[in-house]
Formats: sequence, structure tokens, C-alpha cells
Amino acid sequence: MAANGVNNIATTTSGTNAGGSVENDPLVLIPELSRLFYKNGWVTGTAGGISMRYQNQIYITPSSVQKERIKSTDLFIYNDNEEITYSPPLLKPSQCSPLFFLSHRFRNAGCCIHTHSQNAVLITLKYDKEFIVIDQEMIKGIIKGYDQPPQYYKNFEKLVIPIIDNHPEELDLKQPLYEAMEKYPETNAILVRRHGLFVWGPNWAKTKTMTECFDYLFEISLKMLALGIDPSIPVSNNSNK
Ligand SMILES: CSCCC(=O)C(=O)COP(=O)(O)O
Ligand SMILES: [Zn+2]
Repeated sequence: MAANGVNNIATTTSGTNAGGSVENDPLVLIPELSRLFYKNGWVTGTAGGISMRYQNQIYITPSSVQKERIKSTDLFIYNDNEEITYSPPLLKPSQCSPLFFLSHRFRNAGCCIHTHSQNAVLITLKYDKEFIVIDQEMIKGIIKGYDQPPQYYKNFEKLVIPIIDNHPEELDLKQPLYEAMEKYPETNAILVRRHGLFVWGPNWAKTKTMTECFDYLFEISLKMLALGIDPSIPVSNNSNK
């Protein structure tokens, strides 16, 4: 234990160092996924972040850094009481940390991903309180609620994603995000207007898959709207089959 009460990373991490599997080790995965998300255009300009809960520890990306260059030693680590157990020197934890903690505490999330995808931001300009899409194959990649084992939407079911308004500080998003989680128990994602998307799920792989499916659904819906087709109208009522 260091003088500041925060452990050295070697004594804190439980992934590859303590019998965990390399495939699920947040110290490996978060830098890898951050690079991928940067290439997707989801976390440019130091935006976005990732949180993972693994073996009773929560790993969170640092704030205001080039997200594609994050190293394992740059990650903040917390215990399940949200007390910090490893703090990288000279870095600050993500401003989204209180929002990530909400997903772990109230949705039992194993992972939470925050993107600034332009598709996500654009879709928040087209809708007021909810984005709704139906009759798309990629809806089947989205988990409904947070039961175990996970229940997936059917392609013909209506997928509703709440939209909350942005605030100058991430901490001010905590209450509206919590209220949206309460109001929409089936959702595993919340859009923040003119800002981005939060997605959570039982583990990193399912959360990554859902983030990709959401982004696809936002993009195709924007294209449908440009063609004059409403993505929320079922095929049965839609002249554009
Ligand atoms: C230009 S990014 C503005 C802050 C933000 O919305 C974000 O997602 C990044 O916050 P962090 O503190 O994790 O860098
Ligand atoms: Zn953000």
C-alpha cells in the first residue's frame, strides 16, 4: 500500500495476474477497445470512455487523454464500494465515472461504453424524448432488460431508446440518467442530446456488440429518414417494404 492509501497496480489488479483470463482482462481489453472505437470515430478528440467491472473491481478510463493511446497503467481501479484502489499518477478519472458507476450499481453492468458517434448525436436531433425503431434485423443484437440469461429483442419488436438533454458537466447528467434508467427498465442504452450514447451490458463483448448494433440502427434510421421512410413505422403499415 502506498503512502496515499492507494495500492500499487501490481497488488490491485486481479486479471491476468490472479488467475483471470486474458480475454476478459480489462487491463488488456480497455486499451484495445479504445483504439478500435477511435478508428470507428466514436472517441475522437479525447471524447468517450469505457468502464468494466471484473472480479469485484471496476476499471475506468482516464479523463481528457487521447483515448487511442491509453495504456493499462493509465486505468483507474475501484472496489465495489466505488473506493479508488489504484490511481495512475498525473491523470484524472473520467468525468463520466459517476455515470459508469450508475450502470454497474443499478443495472449490474459488467461494462459500460460511452461514445460520441456522429450517428448517435444526429439521431438525437431528429427525436424529442425517445428514438424508436422497428422491423430491422440488427434489433436482434440488443438485450432487453438485465435478466440473466440475457433476453434479446425480436426484429419485429419496437426498440425504444430514451433521450436526455445534455448538461455542461457530466456530473449533472447523473440524475437524468438515473431517472431514465428507472423509467425505461428494458433499455440498455441512453442517448444524450448533442453529446453521445451510453450503452451497458452484462460483459464487455455483449456491450460492444450492442454498441455496434445501436450505431448501425442510428445510421440506417438517418438514411431512412432522408429517404422519407419513418423507422418507427412497422412493415405492415409501411408502403416502403
Ligand atoms: C471533448 S470530450 C468532453 C467530455 C466528454 O463528453 C467525454 O465523454 C470525455 O470525458 P472524459 O472525462 O472521460 O475524458
Ligand atoms: Zn461524452
